[in-house]
Amino acid sequence: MRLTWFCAVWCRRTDELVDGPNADHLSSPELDKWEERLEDIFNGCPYDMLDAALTDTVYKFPIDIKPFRDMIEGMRMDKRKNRYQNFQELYLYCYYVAGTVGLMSVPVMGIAPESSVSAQTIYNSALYLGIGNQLTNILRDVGEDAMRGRVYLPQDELAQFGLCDEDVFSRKVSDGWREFVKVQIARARFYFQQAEEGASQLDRASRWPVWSSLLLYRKILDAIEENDYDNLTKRAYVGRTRKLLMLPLAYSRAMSTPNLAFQY
Ligand SMILES: Nc1ncnc2c1ncn2[C@@H]1O[C@H](COP(=O)(O)OP(=O)(O)OP(=O)(O)O)[C@@H](O)[C@H]1O
Ligand SMILES: CC(C)=CCC/C(C)=C/CC/C(C)=C/CC/C(C)=C/COP(=O)(O)OP(=O)(O)O
Ligand SMILES: [Mn+2]
Repeated sequence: MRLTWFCAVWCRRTDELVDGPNADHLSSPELDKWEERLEDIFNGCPYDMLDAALTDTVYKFPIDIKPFRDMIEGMRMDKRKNRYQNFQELYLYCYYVAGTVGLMSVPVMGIAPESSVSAQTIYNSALYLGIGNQLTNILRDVGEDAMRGRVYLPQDELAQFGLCDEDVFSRKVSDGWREFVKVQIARARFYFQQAEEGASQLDRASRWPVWSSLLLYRKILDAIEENDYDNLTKRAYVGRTRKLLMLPLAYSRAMSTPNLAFQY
């Protein structure tokens, strides 16, 4: 797992370009420079120690540069776009900024030799874990993102529940808001459920951390429900004790002999 850490560090540094203290001053030439630095990493000419660690990982595992490029495209999208007309647009954003993390991780985590499921199916599961995480992250951070004038919720679905941006900014938790959030939570859970199928196809050593992250992050959705769907004034949070209590369950899910050939 240490080796996926170097991918995660690169992702965190990339995320910080848009999320971090200097985000407002970030220009597209800087993102272009970050992409050139990425190419240097893959060409064996890293810029600094952290880049060198990723170069080492890239040379050890069959990692493709495309998910990394796509994450940078996600940062460009996040800079120019702060509204999403429908789920199709939001899905593309989630793919760019989080689905890519899953795709980067699989070659390093490895697929169980005994798995008889196609690699494509496993990569799709990895992508769906990223999508589920990002959809959860968006639902957890609705209030925080609104403070920055950003609404990562499908506008057409808000309208179906009689809602609009003003309801988000006014932080009014109406019955319509609760029904809207229930639909969003159900969809996020759908993607986590898709990810479960692939989590047990990974190398044995990778399954527990992935199952832990899957179960723990999905718990944030339960926390939003426990807050009576008030993610406008409250930040859903999974406490340390609950996270710790999930670890043995994650272990048992990871070690249970998976059905390595999906029943179609
Ligand atoms: N429950 C969780 N399970 C797995 N990963 C998590 C979880 N919560 C956060 N993370 C990961 O940790 C990193 C930081 O997340 P975040 O800023 O939400 O921290 P937090 O601990 O959840 O919340 P807080 O800022 O209130 O401490 C992110 O990469 C996120 O994916
Ligand atoms: C399931 C299979 C086969 C493999 C696992 C594939 C993996 C490891 C997927 C990981 C996906 C992942 C953790 C994506 C990160 C998504 C995410 C929401 C990060 C959020 O980071 P924060 O910094 O908390 O978000 P903010 O930017 O909102 O602060
Ligand atoms: Mn962030």
